Amino acid sequence: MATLIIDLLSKRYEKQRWALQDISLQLDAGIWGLIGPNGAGKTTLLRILATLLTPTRGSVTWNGTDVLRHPQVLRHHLGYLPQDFGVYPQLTAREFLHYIGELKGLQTSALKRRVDEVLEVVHLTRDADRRLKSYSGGMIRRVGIAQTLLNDPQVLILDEPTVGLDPAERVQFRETITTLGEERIVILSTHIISDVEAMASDIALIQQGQLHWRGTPEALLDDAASVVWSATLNSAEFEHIRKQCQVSQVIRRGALVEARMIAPVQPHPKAINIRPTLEDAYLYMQGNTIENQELLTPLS
Ligand SMILES: Nc1ncnc2c1ncn2[C@@H]1O[C@H](COP(=O)(O)OP(=O)(O)OP(=O)(O)O)[C@@H](O)[C@H]1O
Repeated sequence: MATLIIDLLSKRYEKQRWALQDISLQLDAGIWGLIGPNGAGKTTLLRILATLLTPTRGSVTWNGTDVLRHPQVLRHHLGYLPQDFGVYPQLTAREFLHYIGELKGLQTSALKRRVDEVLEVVHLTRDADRRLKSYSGGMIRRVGIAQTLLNDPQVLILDEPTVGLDPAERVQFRETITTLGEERIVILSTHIISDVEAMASDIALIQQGQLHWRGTPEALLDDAASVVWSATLNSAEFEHIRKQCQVSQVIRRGALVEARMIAPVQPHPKAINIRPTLEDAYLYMQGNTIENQELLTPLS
């Protein structure tokens, strides 16, 4: 089975602080949700894995080959959807994919069939001959996925792929990615925790350039099992509680507030323990700062 091993990977941009520090991960087939706050280092990690950026230290190994020395070995098996993916609006989807396929050096004889196949995978066959300027944001994202698939990659790197999608497009996108993740390594960087919940088999939480937590979504939920609370409070009680603990959701009901809170102990006598969502668990884990390592699940 294909394996990507990241070992003690670090990146320092010129004269700046470390954007990534000693990240180690072993990735096998499945969907990896890469999560973390703005500026955590996710894009830096993805760009290194996409062989577009050289790390300051550390190594990346693809099936035993040192990727930093031989980037072309991984590039051959790589599909990358950058955060700022753009298209040529005057081209149709089919023309655009042909063009990208030619740039990727795919054989012209096989390319026509391959373009048809990837259009099918992303459900764009019917719209393939429309100009891209008439596509919605979600359709453009699907073209973005299609171009990553032209070379039948074993590693798929997707940076914020669902930004700007409407709910229906998001559902379709999730289905496409879930299918692709069955036999590939898919690395999906996102701020949208519901996407991780819907698709990811594993999670890596990056914070301040470090790997803060990693495990399955179920393990993340387990770690937050007893720290999420709900209470219906009046305004004064709510104002008090919001200074005491992290509030993950607020629903106003007339003069009352239904609050969802994250706290290691009961934050208010009215609060009852409830099951965490992945969003709660993520907020809890994020709240556990790197300086507070004893609270974290040990990294295996
Ligand atoms: N080219 C660069 N030169 C200098 N510093 C950079 C450069 N690119 C990123 N950084 C810094 O490195 C850190 C990590 O940035 P990065 O874009 O990898 O984070 P991110 O987790 O992808 O953030 P976001 O979720 O906002 O996209 C940030 O402090 C950022 O300002």
